[in-house]
Amino acid sequence: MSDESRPSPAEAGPNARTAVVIPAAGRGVRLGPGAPKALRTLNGTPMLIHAVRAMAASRAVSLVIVVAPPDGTAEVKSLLDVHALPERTDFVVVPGGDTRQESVRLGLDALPPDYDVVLVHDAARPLVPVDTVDAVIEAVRDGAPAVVPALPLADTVKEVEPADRPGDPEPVLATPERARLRAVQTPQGFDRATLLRAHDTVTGDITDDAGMVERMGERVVVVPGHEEAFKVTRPLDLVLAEAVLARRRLNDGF
Ligand SMILES: Nc1ccn([C@@H]2O[C@H](COP(=O)(O)OP(=O)(O)OP(=O)(O)O)[C@@H](O)[C@H]2O)c(=O)n1
Ligand SMILES: C[C@](O)(CO)[C@H](O)COP(=O)(O)O
Repeated sequence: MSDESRPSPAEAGPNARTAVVIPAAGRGVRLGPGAPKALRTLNGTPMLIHAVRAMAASRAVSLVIVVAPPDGTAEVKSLLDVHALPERTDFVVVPGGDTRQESVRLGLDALPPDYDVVLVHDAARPLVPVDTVDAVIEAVRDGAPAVVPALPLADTVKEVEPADRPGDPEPVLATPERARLRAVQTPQGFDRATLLRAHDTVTGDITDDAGMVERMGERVVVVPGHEEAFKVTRPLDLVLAEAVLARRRLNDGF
């Protein structure tokens, strides 16, 4: 899958073409019973469509590859057909796998050769503002092989010895220095060759794509994330997402 022969995004400069892979194949177990998470609605529109629009809002993005629930590719294709999306953007839908990592890999298998910058964005982060998307793309175009948007933590974090049974007390092992910690969001941005090499060579339980690049010993940088780029994971996150959309409607004056 790797292709080292193309110019790097920094060499390609403003001509660097950007594609986004959106893993959307998760079930959303933590959200509770219902349709696959990406197909559940926020303000009447599927979460996936919000996420697709958030990516296509960037003028730099010309291709979006949606990794759909394996039993939902036809439904995702028809959602992309019926919702208004920018004409400058192409859309491809592929079926996903059993894990996020596998789903991203299946999305990358559909990446055409003429894209230099690749973003990976969770469908479960439907409200990321376009400025955050553009900041990630710009950092990759400026030469960073891997870029993650992230925020400082509001809570103090403890490292524990995980309990065997949920709810049992857990011994605290350490309190990492909070000022050095960041909560990582998406879209994460990569130069194509780096991301493909990571998915070709790194295995194991790693929860984000930048973590795979770190595992290869390569440089990953953080740019400022955004509080509206939070991940819809549990039922309370749906309430917050609806509130953010209501605030946007109010600010837009309708
Ligand atoms: N097999 C999987 C698992 C997850 N994802 C995607 O990865 C993103 C982040 O995953 P997460 O929020 O954990 O979603 P779920 O796996 O659906 O959530 P849960 O663990 O609660 O089931 C989501 O956009 C999800 O659709 C995916 O494409 N394929
Ligand atoms: C990629 C990610 O959103 C970065 O915070 C996160 O790691 C996904 O984790 P999940 O457990 O698959 O939701």
